[in-house]
Amino acid sequence: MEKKQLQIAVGIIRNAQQEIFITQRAANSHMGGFWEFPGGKLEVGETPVEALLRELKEEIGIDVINSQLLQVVEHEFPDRKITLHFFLVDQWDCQPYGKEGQSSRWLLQKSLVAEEFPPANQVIVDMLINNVI
Ligand SMILES: Nc1nc2c([nH]c(=O)n2[C@H]2C[C@H](O)[C@@H](COP(=O)(O)OP(=O)(O)OP(=O)(O)O)O2)c(=O)[nH]1
Ligand SMILES: [Mg+2]
Repeated sequence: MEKKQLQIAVGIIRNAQQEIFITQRAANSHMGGFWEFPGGKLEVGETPVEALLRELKEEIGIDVINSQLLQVVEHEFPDRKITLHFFLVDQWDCQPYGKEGQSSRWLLQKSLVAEEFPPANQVIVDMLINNVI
């Protein structure tokens, strides 16, 4: 069978104190239990930035004002291939919260732990920890 190919848009939401807002994936989902940058799958006809705006409204209740694409990463799992579009979000309206009941927290960028995120996030989390971005 052909592998599923998924395009994902995620937001690295960073405030002026260099803290990042992260959420925990539902236990019964793909990569359940790992911490993530909020986001999700592009719908048919959507651009990555359109999906970013929609997903961040749906999942954490914010309106993105400013974002920039940082990196695009491909990752292959046994059952699927994903392309992650990582956006830095540094301006938004409303306070982010786990709108779907998911756990969430603000964490200093340098205190992120790469192993707590899915494998496709390793490079970007390392860059954040080392202040490259
Ligand atoms: N949101 C998010 N997904 C990630 C990250 N890293 C990573 O490998 N993934 C993977 C897990 C999933 O296979 C996929 C994202 O799917 P998702 O479950 O968030 O999609 P969605 O919000 O559209 O959810 P659904 O409507 O399908 O339930 O990307 C990340 O940092 N954030
Ligand atoms: Mg999601």
